[in-house]
Amino acid sequence: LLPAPIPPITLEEKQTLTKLLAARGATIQELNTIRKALSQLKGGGLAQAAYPAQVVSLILSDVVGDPVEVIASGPTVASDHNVQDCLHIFDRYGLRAALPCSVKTVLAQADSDPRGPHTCGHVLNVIIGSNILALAEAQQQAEVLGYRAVVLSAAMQGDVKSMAHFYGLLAQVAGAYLTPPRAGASVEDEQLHELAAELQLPDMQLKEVLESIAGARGPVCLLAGGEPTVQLQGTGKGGRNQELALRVGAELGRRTLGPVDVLFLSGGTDGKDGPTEAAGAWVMPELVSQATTEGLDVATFLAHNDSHTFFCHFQGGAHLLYTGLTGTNVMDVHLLFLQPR
Ligand SMILES: Nc1ncnc2c1ncn2[C@@H]1O[C@H](COP(=O)(O)OP(=O)(O)OP(=O)(O)O)[C@@H](O)[C@H]1O
Ligand SMILES: O=C(O)[C@H](O)CO
Repeated sequence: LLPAPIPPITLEEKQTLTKLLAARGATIQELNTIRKALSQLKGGGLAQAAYPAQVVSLILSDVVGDPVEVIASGPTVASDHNVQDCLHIFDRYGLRAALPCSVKTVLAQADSDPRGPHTCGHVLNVIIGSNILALAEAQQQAEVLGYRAVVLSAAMQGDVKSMAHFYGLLAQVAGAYLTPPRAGASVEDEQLHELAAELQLPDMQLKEVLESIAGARGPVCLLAGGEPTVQLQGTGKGGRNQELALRVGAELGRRTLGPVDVLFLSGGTDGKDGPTEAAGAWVMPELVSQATTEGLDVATFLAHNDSHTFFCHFQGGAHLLYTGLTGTNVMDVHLLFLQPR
């Protein structure tokens, strides 16, 4: 929404490069390192343009960890990246050879820019909205509805396949904690901790969370938030949240969940998941078997990144979450509901 490519880079060139990086699974940190290097306003450029006026920047964070220099590519935050960082990113995603001459020109100039990075001493950056706030509000609503609600993390990130595997495992382990007698730590417990480490989930106290729900007799809601990455292979229609939900549905169908009803929902807080009108979707363990009776093969839809098409067909679209555009964007919210039978 704030494009100002450094001439001679055109907006189309910048858009093409960004789309190529996103489709190849670049993280938002990598994407915005590139955007900053190619922009007059990002990476502190907007604050520079306002100098010497005092600047107060009110920020809605849609990046894990709320790093102000990455959010919207930090228009009011001095950039701490250099040309080498950009070249490494282009090499990592095989794009160096395809760079337009205009991008090479701008990067070469940046290296020798006598001005150095923008100064932002005249700026106050304030985060006024974040995933943590959204999860806290959702937790409060869940408690009002009678759930034991526990927030796991606002830092869910990594590949969507690994994240779906984590939630499938979490449902199995949490379900076992809800339906005693528990015979101590299980193999799944260890797998869960290994996967949490693999997803680099810094603020998740899994052991404490699981023990806190062990005594629950009623329904439980585990909340988490963040943003998985999807490496697009197919040409289907979908979004991070719908793909995560469909993959979790497949995982739940493969697991022994015991006498517990399970439901998983993933939704984008901006109300729009990928290029679709849905905000996300919700699934239950029976999804794959029910889809099969409708002649829908989940694995095929996933192979084509076609989660939206799947959910449009499955049970007449009843599992799609529509909220309309919310006017904010603090990443995605993941809800795992468990109800002992
Ligand atoms: N067919 C698809 N299946 C799964 N994920 C997809 C598909 N098409 C796009 N995506 C993912 O959707 C994301 C882009 O959608 P969206 O605009 O909702 O993201 P966003 O992070 O909310 O963007 P912004 O924060 O700029 O609004 C990308 O991460 C992309 O990998
Ligand atoms: O706009 C962007 O750069 C992403 O949404 C991260 O803030």
